[in-house]
Amino acid sequence: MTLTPHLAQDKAAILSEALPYIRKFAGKTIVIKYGGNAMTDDALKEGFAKDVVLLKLVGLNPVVVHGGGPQINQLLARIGKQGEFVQGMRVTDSETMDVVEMVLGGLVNKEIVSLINQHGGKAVGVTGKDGNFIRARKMFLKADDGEESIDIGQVGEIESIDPSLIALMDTRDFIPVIAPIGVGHDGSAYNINADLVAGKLAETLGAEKLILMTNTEGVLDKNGQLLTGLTASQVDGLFADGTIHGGMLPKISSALDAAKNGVQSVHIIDGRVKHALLLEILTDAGVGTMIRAN
Ligand SMILES: Nc1ncnc2c1ncn2[C@@H]1O[C@H](COP(=O)(O)OP(=O)(O)O)[C@@H](O)[C@H]1O
Ligand SMILES: CC(=O)N[C@@H](CCC(=O)OP(=O)(O)O)C(=O)O
Repeated sequence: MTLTPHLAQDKAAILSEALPYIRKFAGKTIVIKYGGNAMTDDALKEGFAKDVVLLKLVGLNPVVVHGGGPQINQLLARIGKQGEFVQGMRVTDSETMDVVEMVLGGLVNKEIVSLINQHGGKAVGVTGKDGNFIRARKMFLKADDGEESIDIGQVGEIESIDPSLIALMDTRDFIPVIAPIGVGHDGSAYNINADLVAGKLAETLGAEKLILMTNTEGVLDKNGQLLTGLTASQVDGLFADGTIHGGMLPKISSALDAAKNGVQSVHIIDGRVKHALLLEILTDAGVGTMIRAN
């Protein structure tokens, strides 16, 4: 393709815009949550894999945590089961847990690993069972009265994350690709919301950035307008009046916790935009919603 001198200069300007960001983030850990809803299109998946490889090559340490909610629903439908959610969490009986492990630990994880590797990266896929690195215990949800607890089966909350497995991969330039499955002290598997794993992992690794990629422009207000920045007190209001609901609930909770616990910048961005990751990390263009502790 031949570019006009004007277009060529525009491209060069964009490349050069990346320089201060590359210097700022060199050697820093960036946790990227790749939501199942942002994985629908083959071209987008390929763009994501290329972006991760590029970030690694210019000296950042990307750590990928993926979801796969819609992909789990598809496999459940094939065995005649319908996915059921309470407060954004999947009700997980033992048959559903088998499907969750197959889809998250198997199909989705290995697809991302192989896409990254096809583009020159060295991705390694793990679940929290590997090296027992994500310890979990059974989660109970609070009912509206704040008193009663709701049992949603084999859903886990994170007890602890051991950062040494990820650190070890980093010493040899491997890119970790993590499925959100935790392990109990008795060896049982727990289904954990991927946003919660990404947030806690970003805190544990002392990440510079947490980026949650989803299928909306970011957090939207009641009129569907993008909120480019949100603080903890604004979030409380949006929870209370129902503007934030469903899958956005764990996402925002996790984003806020990470911001409060030392992660420098936390963003919810639109994974349907090609190269959204590069735009967010390496250019001046602000995309999505930035979450601040105060
Ligand atoms: N205020 C809000 N702004 C944007 N999205 C919202 C909001 N409240 C609820 N949502 C829902 O949250 C969804 C994103 O969460 P989720 O479906 O769990 O995605 P992912 O698979 O990326 O984690 C959006 O598609 C939207 O339906
Ligand atoms: C407990 C719980 O809800 N677990 C999620 C794990 C996958 C996930 O979080 O996927 P997305 O990021 O694509 O939504 C689930 O079973 O769907």
